[in-house]
Amino acid sequence: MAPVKVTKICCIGAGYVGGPTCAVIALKCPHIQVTIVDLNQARIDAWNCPDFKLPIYEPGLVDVVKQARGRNLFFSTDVDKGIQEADLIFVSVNTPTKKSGVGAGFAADLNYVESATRRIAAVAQSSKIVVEKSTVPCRTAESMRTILEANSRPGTRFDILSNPEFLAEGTAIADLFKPDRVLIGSLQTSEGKDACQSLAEVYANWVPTERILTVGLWSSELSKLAANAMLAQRISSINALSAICEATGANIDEVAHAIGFDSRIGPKFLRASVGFGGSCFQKDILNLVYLSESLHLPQVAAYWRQVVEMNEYQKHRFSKTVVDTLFNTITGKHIAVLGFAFKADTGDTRESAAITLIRDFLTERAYVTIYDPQVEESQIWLDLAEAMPGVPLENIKKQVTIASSAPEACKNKEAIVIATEWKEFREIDWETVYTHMNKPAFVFDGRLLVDADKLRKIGFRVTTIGRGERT
Ligand SMILES: NC(=O)c1ccc[n+]([C@@H]2O[C@H](COP(=O)([O-])OP(=O)(O)OC[C@H]3O[C@@H](n4cnc5c(N)ncnc54)[C@H](O)[C@@H]3O)[C@@H](O)[C@H]2O)c1
Ligand SMILES: O=c1ccn([C@@H]2O[C@H](COP(=O)(O)OP(=O)(O)O[C@H]3O[C@H](CO)[C@@H](O)[C@H](O)[C@H]3O)[C@@H](O)[C@H]2O)c(=O)[nH]1
Repeated sequence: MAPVKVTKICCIGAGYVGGPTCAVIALKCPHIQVTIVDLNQARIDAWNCPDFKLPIYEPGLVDVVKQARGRNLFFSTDVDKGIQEADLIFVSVNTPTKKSGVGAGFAADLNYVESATRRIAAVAQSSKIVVEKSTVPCRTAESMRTILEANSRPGTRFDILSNPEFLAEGTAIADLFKPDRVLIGSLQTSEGKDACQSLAEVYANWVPTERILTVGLWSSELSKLAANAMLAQRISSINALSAICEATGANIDEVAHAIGFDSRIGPKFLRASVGFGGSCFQKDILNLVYLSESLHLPQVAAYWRQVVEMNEYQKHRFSKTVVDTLFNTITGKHIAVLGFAFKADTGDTRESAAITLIRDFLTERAYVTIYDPQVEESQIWLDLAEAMPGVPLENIKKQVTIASSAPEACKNKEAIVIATEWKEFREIDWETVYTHMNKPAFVFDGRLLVDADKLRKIGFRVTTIGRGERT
């Protein structure tokens, strides 16, 4: 049998991964029809929105959708039709951390992957290549295969591939246009290798072949968890060092610069911060911890768990610095928090460090004003309500205000906390902001974003993560 030439792709899940990934495939492969399906009608309506108010904010995404939508890119809630028409199906559904049952708090909730797989098994009338795009525990493809094979019709077959996604939010389109690598895992049978080649040919329309890596299924699944664990570990390492810098007078920027010059370490991903956030790092490390424990490897589990614990420590350490610096109490004080998204250039707030900081401030009975250029007001209320279970939203709203610009957020406040590294915060007119603040006026830079010396000259008292000096 020769590899199938893919002409119709269906992607199940129109989220942060399915949407941008398959929109780029449609753009780069005009000869392939790409249909992205989702059960969430509101999300699909937003993807189909005539004025391109898409459900996610991602630089460059609107341009891609503008070029391909209606040509060979379609968004629909008709999941069954999408499955039936396609010869290759991406499963790109969410895999959050389990909230209850066995493995709660650690293991991935595979309910959505299983439902999507069962739907494929129930409605497919011809052979399909099924691609695991979601991040999943090692050997999930085996469960998918068991479900699919138990339900296949005579004369049809399912081949399962693992093709984890490595895009980062905020740079998704650039990452998809020029990926460091595309990883495809398959069974090492001739059918598995053929399926792998079919998918590799799709990517080869724009990705150089030497960047398309083909490996075994389990290696592919584990490589995704491993990549995220090692990236997050770098951040926890630099954040752990930032605590030493603050205690000794060393400067974390200088330390990162110095160690990053070692070509074995490299300069990227060494930016100390108020803690990593996002939907992936914590979830995927906890997943690895769970996997290690299930495999009776407690020392390995403890090693990776510490990366998450260090991140929690960093967030609370920063909140405590704010309280300590504001004369050991923030009760009744007014604090502006600039940034709510988990990083710049995204409207995504999942696991954002800002949420932890604000919860800490509210628990200390401070008043908080939040400004973020991309996060919807309704999302902020949802996140705060979820972060403070048992506290009615009306009570949270008595302590929290949402502002429509950074200068407005900072007016008449005692302190400014920079929680997300939005470029516009660097360009704030700090002189004017200073004149409208209560004195002494404090800035806490959790993102190494502002020029602390310049702000001090204006009159601010500045505390920067990973720097010993304060005034
Ligand atoms: N967000 C990222 O930057 C990123 C990057 C790489 C990998 N990942 C992984 O990709 C996967 C998806 O992440 P995401 O951020 O896109 O999630 P998301 O929550 O934004 O999107 C998932 C979508 O799947 C839909 N869905 C769930 N079950 C369905 C079903 N049975 N049929 C049809 N639609 C269904 C949901 O309605 C939702 O819109 C996760 O496993 C995640 O770990 C995410
Ligand atoms: O030097 C750094 C780099 C990042 N961060 C923080 O780390 C978090 C994650 O950032 P980033 O990795 O850029 O964004 P994600 O969209 O979460 O992307 C990660 O998670 C995705 C989902 O699995 C993977 O596909 C990507 O490769 C991986 O980078 C954010 O809060 C950043 O602010 C730092 O604090 N310091």
